[in-house]
Amino acid sequence: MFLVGLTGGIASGKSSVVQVFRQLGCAVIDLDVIARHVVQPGYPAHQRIVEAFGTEVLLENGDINRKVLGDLIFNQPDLRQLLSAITHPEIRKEMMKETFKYFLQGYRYVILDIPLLFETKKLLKYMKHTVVVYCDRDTQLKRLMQRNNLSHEDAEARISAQLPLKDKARMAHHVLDNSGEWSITKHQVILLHAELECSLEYLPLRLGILTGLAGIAGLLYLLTRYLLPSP
Ligand SMILES: CC(C)(COP(=O)(O)OP(=O)(O)OC[C@H]1O[C@@H](n2cnc3c(N)ncnc32)[C@H](O)[C@@H]1O)[C@@H](O)C(=O)NCCC(=O)NCCS
Ligand SMILES: Nc1ncnc2c1ncn2[C@@H]1O[C@H](COP(=O)(O)OP(=O)(O)OP(=O)(O)O)[C@@H](O)[C@H]1O
Repeated sequence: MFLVGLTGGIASGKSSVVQVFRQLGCAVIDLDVIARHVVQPGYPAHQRIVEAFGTEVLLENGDINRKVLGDLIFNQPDLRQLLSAITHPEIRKEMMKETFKYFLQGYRYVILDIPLLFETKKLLKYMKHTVVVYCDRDTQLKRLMQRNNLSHEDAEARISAQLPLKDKARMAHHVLDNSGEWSITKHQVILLHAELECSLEYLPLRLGILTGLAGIAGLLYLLTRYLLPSP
Protein backbone atom coordinates (compact mmCIF):
# COMPACT_ATOMS: atom_id res chain seq x y z
CA MET A 1 0.00 0.00 0.00
CA PHE A 2 1.10 3.60 -0.49
CA LEU A 3 -0.17 6.88 0.92
CA VAL A 4 -1.39 9.92 -1.00
CA GLY A 5 -1.38 13.17 0.99
CA LEU A 6 -4.08 15.55 -0.24
CA THR A 7 -3.97 19.11 0.99
CA GLY A 8 -4.80 22.68 0.03
CA GLY A 9 -5.91 25.83 1.77
CA ILE A 10 -8.93 26.56 3.88
CA ALA A 11 -12.00 26.34 1.59
CA SER A 12 -9.88 25.60 -1.50
CA GLY A 13 -12.07 22.55 -2.24
CA LYS A 14 -10.40 19.58 -0.51
CA SER A 15 -13.63 18.04 0.80
CA SER A 16 -15.35 18.45 -2.57
CA VAL A 17 -12.44 16.70 -4.33
CA VAL A 18 -12.27 13.96 -1.72
CA GLN A 19 -15.98 13.30 -2.25
CA VAL A 20 -15.25 12.45 -5.90
CA PHE A 21 -12.41 10.09 -4.90
CA ARG A 22 -14.85 8.38 -2.51
CA GLN A 23 -17.45 8.01 -5.27
CA LEU A 24 -14.73 6.40 -7.40
CA GLY A 25 -14.24 3.77 -4.66
CA CYS A 26 -11.06 5.11 -3.04
CA ALA A 27 -10.14 4.73 0.61
CA VAL A 28 -10.10 8.22 2.12
CA ILE A 29 -9.25 9.51 5.59
CA ASP A 30 -10.26 13.08 6.43
CA LEU A 31 -8.20 14.65 9.22
CA ASP A 32 -10.77 17.42 9.81
CA VAL A 33 -13.29 14.68 10.66
CA ILE A 34 -10.80 13.01 13.01
CA ALA A 35 -9.99 16.42 14.53
CA ARG A 36 -13.69 16.86 15.38
CA HIS A 37 -13.90 13.33 16.82
CA VAL A 38 -10.94 13.59 19.22
CA VAL A 39 -12.19 16.78 20.91
CA GLN A 40 -15.55 15.32 21.97
CA PRO A 41 -16.34 15.36 25.70
CA GLY A 42 -14.69 12.42 27.43
CA TYR A 43 -11.63 12.36 25.17
CA PRO A 44 -8.24 13.43 26.62
CA ALA A 45 -7.88 16.34 24.15
CA HIS A 46 -11.21 17.81 25.29
CA GLN A 47 -10.05 17.98 28.88
CA ARG A 48 -6.69 19.50 27.89
CA ILE A 49 -8.42 22.15 25.78
CA VAL A 50 -10.58 23.16 28.75
CA GLU A 51 -7.50 23.28 31.00
CA ALA A 52 -5.63 25.46 28.48
CA PHE A 53 -8.42 27.73 27.16
CA GLY A 54 -10.98 27.75 29.98
CA THR A 55 -14.69 26.93 30.00
CA GLU A 56 -15.35 29.96 27.74
CA VAL A 57 -14.65 27.66 24.77
CA LEU A 58 -17.47 25.28 25.74
CA LEU A 59 -21.09 25.20 24.68
CA GLU A 60 -23.75 24.56 27.33
CA ASN A 61 -23.81 20.82 26.53
CA GLY A 62 -20.03 20.54 27.07
CA ASP A 63 -19.07 20.36 23.38
CA ILE A 64 -16.30 22.62 22.10
CA ASN A 65 -17.64 25.93 20.80
CA ARG A 66 -15.82 25.81 17.47
CA LYS A 67 -16.68 29.39 16.51
CA VAL A 68 -15.22 30.79 19.75
CA LEU A 69 -12.12 28.56 19.65
CA GLY A 70 -11.64 29.32 15.94
CA ASP A 71 -11.83 33.09 16.51
CA LEU A 72 -9.20 32.74 19.25
CA ILE A 73 -6.68 30.58 17.44
CA PHE A 74 -6.91 32.11 13.98
CA ASN A 75 -6.04 35.51 15.43
CA GLN A 76 -3.27 34.45 17.84
CA PRO A 77 -0.39 32.29 16.57
CA ASP A 78 0.71 31.23 20.08
CA LEU A 79 -2.78 29.93 20.90
CA ARG A 80 -2.88 28.20 17.51
CA GLN A 81 0.35 26.43 18.40
CA LEU A 82 -1.05 25.47 21.78
CA LEU A 83 -4.19 23.94 20.26
CA SER A 84 -2.11 22.08 17.66
CA ALA A 85 0.17 20.70 20.39
CA ILE A 86 -2.90 19.31 22.17
CA THR A 87 -4.81 17.95 19.19
CA HIS A 88 -2.23 16.84 16.61
CA PRO A 89 -0.77 13.83 18.50
CA GLU A 90 -4.32 12.50 19.09
CA ILE A 91 -5.25 13.10 15.45
CA ARG A 92 -2.15 11.26 14.23
CA LYS A 93 -2.90 8.24 16.46
CA GLU A 94 -6.44 7.93 15.04
CA MET A 95 -5.14 8.45 11.52
CA MET A 96 -2.66 5.57 11.89
CA LYS A 97 -5.41 3.26 13.20
CA GLU A 98 -7.66 4.07 10.24
CA THR A 99 -4.81 3.66 7.75
CA PHE A 100 -4.00 0.24 9.17
CA LYS A 101 -7.65 -0.82 8.81
CA TYR A 102 -7.57 0.07 5.11
CA PHE A 103 -4.26 -1.78 4.76
CA LEU A 104 -5.85 -4.93 6.19
CA GLN A 105 -8.75 -4.53 3.75
CA GLY A 106 -6.24 -4.77 0.89
CA TYR A 107 -6.49 -1.25 -0.57
CA ARG A 108 -3.60 -0.39 -2.88
CA TYR A 109 -3.47 3.20 -1.67
CA VAL A 110 -5.13 5.49 0.85
CA ILE A 111 -5.86 9.18 0.33
CA LEU A 112 -5.26 11.24 3.45
CA ASP A 113 -6.91 14.67 3.49
CA ILE A 114 -4.43 16.60 5.65
CA PRO A 115 -5.10 20.38 5.70
CA LEU A 116 -1.75 21.21 7.35
CA LEU A 117 0.45 18.66 5.54
CA PHE A 118 3.04 21.23 4.42
CA GLU A 119 2.79 23.41 7.54
CA THR A 120 3.58 20.69 10.09
CA LYS A 121 5.69 18.53 7.71
CA LYS A 122 5.51 15.62 10.23
CA LEU A 123 3.58 13.30 7.89
CA LEU A 124 5.20 14.41 4.64
CA LYS A 125 7.87 11.70 4.64
CA TYR A 126 5.23 8.94 4.57
CA MET A 127 3.49 10.28 1.45
CA LYS A 128 4.38 8.68 -1.88
CA HIS A 129 2.34 11.34 -3.69
CA THR A 130 1.23 14.79 -2.61
CA VAL A 131 -1.79 16.54 -4.15
CA VAL A 132 -2.69 20.20 -3.68
CA VAL A 133 -6.22 21.40 -4.30
CA TYR A 134 -5.49 24.93 -5.46
CA CYS A 135 -7.61 27.98 -6.15
CA ASP A 136 -6.60 31.62 -6.55
CA ARG A 137 -6.70 33.75 -3.41
CA ASP A 138 -9.69 35.90 -4.39
CA THR A 139 -11.79 32.81 -5.12
CA GLN A 140 -10.64 31.20 -1.87
CA LEU A 141 -11.60 34.31 0.11
CA LYS A 142 -14.98 34.57 -1.59
CA ARG A 143 -15.83 30.88 -1.05
CA LEU A 144 -14.69 30.95 2.58
CA MET A 145 -16.68 34.09 3.43
CA GLN A 146 -19.75 32.60 1.78
CA ARG A 147 -19.49 29.09 3.25
CA ASN A 148 -18.63 30.11 6.83
CA ASN A 149 -20.56 33.38 6.82
CA LEU A 150 -17.40 35.26 7.81
CA SER A 151 -16.41 38.90 7.52
CA HIS A 152 -13.63 39.82 5.10
CA GLU A 153 -11.28 40.36 8.06
CA ASP A 154 -12.04 36.99 9.73
CA ALA A 155 -11.68 35.12 6.46
CA GLU A 156 -8.31 36.85 5.80
CA ALA A 157 -7.12 35.81 9.29
CA ARG A 158 -7.99 32.16 8.57
CA ILE A 159 -6.23 32.17 5.20
CA SER A 160 -3.16 33.88 6.68
CA ALA A 161 -2.88 31.18 9.38
CA GLN A 162 -1.67 28.81 6.64
CA LEU A 163 1.15 28.77 4.11
CA PRO A 164 0.20 30.55 0.86
CA LEU A 165 -1.53 28.12 -1.50
CA LYS A 166 0.87 29.10 -4.32
CA ASP A 167 3.82 27.85 -2.23
CA LYS A 168 2.03 24.59 -1.47
CA ALA A 169 1.26 24.09 -5.17
CA ARG A 170 4.97 24.46 -5.93
CA MET A 171 5.85 21.71 -3.41
CA ALA A 172 3.26 19.15 -4.58
CA HIS A 173 3.60 16.27 -7.04
CA HIS A 174 0.09 16.97 -8.43
CA VAL A 175 -1.98 20.16 -8.50
CA LEU A 176 -5.75 20.19 -9.02
CA ASP A 177 -6.79 23.69 -10.02
CA ASN A 178 -10.20 24.38 -8.49
CA SER A 179 -10.37 28.09 -9.37
CA GLY A 180 -12.94 27.57 -12.09
CA GLU A 181 -16.09 25.58 -12.70
CA TRP A 182 -16.61 22.42 -10.69
CA SER A 183 -16.94 20.23 -13.82
CA ILE A 184 -13.34 21.19 -14.80
CA THR A 185 -12.04 20.18 -11.37
CA LYS A 186 -13.98 16.92 -11.44
CA HIS A 187 -12.39 16.02 -14.77
CA GLN A 188 -8.91 16.60 -13.27
CA VAL A 189 -9.78 14.33 -10.31
CA ILE A 190 -10.89 11.53 -12.64
CA LEU A 191 -7.60 11.77 -14.57
CA LEU A 192 -5.53 11.70 -11.37
CA HIS A 193 -7.53 8.75 -10.09
CA ALA A 194 -6.75 6.83 -13.29
CA GLU A 195 -3.02 7.60 -12.86
CA LEU A 196 -2.99 6.41 -9.23
CA GLU A 197 -4.96 3.27 -10.09
CA CYS A 198 -2.33 2.30 -12.70
CA SER A 199 0.54 2.75 -10.25
CA LEU A 200 2.42 -0.34 -9.11
CA GLU A 201 3.88 1.48 -6.11
CA TYR A 202 1.82 -0.67 -3.74
CA LEU A 203 3.76 -3.77 -4.80
CA PRO A 204 7.06 -3.40 -2.85
CA LEU A 205 5.32 -3.28 0.56
CA ARG A 206 2.92 -6.09 -0.35
CA LEU A 207 5.75 -8.29 -1.68
CA GLY A 208 7.87 -7.43 1.38
CA ILE A 209 5.11 -8.55 3.73
CA LEU A 210 4.39 -11.73 1.74
CA THR A 211 8.12 -12.58 1.73
CA GLY A 212 8.27 -11.95 5.49
CA LEU A 213 5.26 -14.20 6.11
CA ALA A 214 6.69 -16.93 3.86
CA GLY A 215 9.99 -16.67 5.80
CA ILE A 216 8.22 -17.07 9.15
CA ALA A 217 6.20 -20.02 7.84
CA GLY A 218 9.40 -21.67 6.52
CA LEU A 219 11.16 -21.14 9.83
CA LEU A 220 8.26 -22.67 11.75
CA TYR A 221 8.29 -25.65 9.39
CA LEU A 222 12.02 -26.21 9.90
CA LEU A 223 11.66 -25.88 13.67
CA THR A 224 8.86 -28.43 13.89
CA ARG A 225 10.52 -30.78 11.36
CA TYR A 226 14.10 -30.89 12.62
CA LEU A 227 14.35 -29.44 16.11
CA LEU A 228 11.36 -30.85 17.93
CA PRO A 229 11.74 -34.48 19.09
CA SER A 230 9.75 -36.89 16.93
CA PRO A 231 6.89 -38.75 18.71
C1 LIG B 1 -10.15 25.76 15.45
C2 LIG B 1 -11.30 24.84 15.17
C3 LIG B 1 -12.06 24.49 16.44
C4 LIG B 1 -12.27 25.55 14.19
O1 LIG B 1 -13.31 24.68 13.84
P1 LIG B 1 -14.17 24.92 12.51
O2 LIG B 1 -15.33 23.97 12.61
O3 LIG B 1 -14.49 26.37 12.36
O4 LIG B 1 -13.24 24.54 11.29
P2 LIG B 1 -12.81 23.07 10.74
O5 LIG B 1 -12.40 22.19 11.86
O6 LIG B 1 -13.86 22.58 9.83
O7 LIG B 1 -11.46 23.42 9.95
C5 LIG B 1 -11.54 24.08 8.72
C6 LIG B 1 -10.15 24.37 8.21
O8 LIG B 1 -9.48 25.27 9.07
C7 LIG B 1 -8.10 25.09 8.90
N1 LIG B 1 -7.46 24.88 10.22
C8 LIG B 1 -7.93 24.19 11.28
N2 LIG B 1 -7.07 24.22 12.30
C9 LIG B 1 -6.03 24.96 11.88
C10 LIG B 1 -4.81 25.37 12.49
N3 LIG B 1 -4.49 24.99 13.73
N4 LIG B 1 -3.96 26.14 11.76
C11 LIG B 1 -4.27 26.51 10.50
N5 LIG B 1 -5.41 26.16 9.87
C12 LIG B 1 -6.27 25.39 10.55
C13 LIG B 1 -7.93 23.86 8.01
O9 LIG B 1 -7.74 24.26 6.67
C14 LIG B 1 -9.25 23.16 8.11
O10 LIG B 1 -9.53 22.39 6.97
C15 LIG B 1 -10.81 23.50 14.51
O11 LIG B 1 -10.36 23.74 13.22
C16 LIG B 1 -9.72 22.78 15.30
O12 LIG B 1 -10.01 22.10 16.28
N6 LIG B 1 -8.42 22.92 14.87
C17 LIG B 1 -7.32 22.25 15.52
C18 LIG B 1 -7.07 20.90 14.91
C19 LIG B 1 -6.38 21.04 13.57
O13 LIG B 1 -5.23 21.44 13.46
N7 LIG B 1 -7.11 20.68 12.50
C20 LIG B 1 -6.59 20.77 11.17
C21 LIG B 1 -6.47 19.43 10.55
S1 LIG B 1 -5.40 18.32 11.36
N1 LIG C 1 -15.31 24.69 -8.29
C1 LIG C 1 -16.13 25.24 -7.39
N2 LIG C 1 -17.02 26.19 -7.77
C2 LIG C 1 -17.84 26.78 -6.86
N3 LIG C 1 -17.85 26.50 -5.54
C3 LIG C 1 -16.98 25.57 -5.12
C4 LIG C 1 -16.08 24.88 -6.00
N4 LIG C 1 -15.34 24.03 -5.28
C5 LIG C 1 -15.74 24.14 -4.00
N5 LIG C 1 -16.74 25.07 -3.89
C6 LIG C 1 -17.41 25.51 -2.64
O1 LIG C 1 -16.41 26.15 -1.87
C7 LIG C 1 -16.56 25.85 -0.49
C8 LIG C 1 -15.28 25.21 0.03
O2 LIG C 1 -15.15 23.91 -0.53
P1 LIG C 1 -14.75 22.67 0.39
O3 LIG C 1 -15.62 22.63 1.60
O4 LIG C 1 -14.70 21.48 -0.48
O5 LIG C 1 -13.28 23.15 0.80
P2 LIG C 1 -12.25 22.55 1.85
O6 LIG C 1 -10.90 22.80 1.31
O7 LIG C 1 -12.62 21.14 2.18
O8 LIG C 1 -12.51 23.46 3.10
P3 LIG C 1 -12.04 23.26 4.64
O9 LIG C 1 -10.98 22.25 4.66
O10 LIG C 1 -11.62 24.59 4.99
O11 LIG C 1 -13.26 22.79 5.37
C9 LIG C 1 -17.78 24.95 -0.38
O12 LIG C 1 -18.89 25.76 -0.06
C10 LIG C 1 -17.92 24.37 -1.79
O13 LIG C 1 -19.25 24.04 -2.09
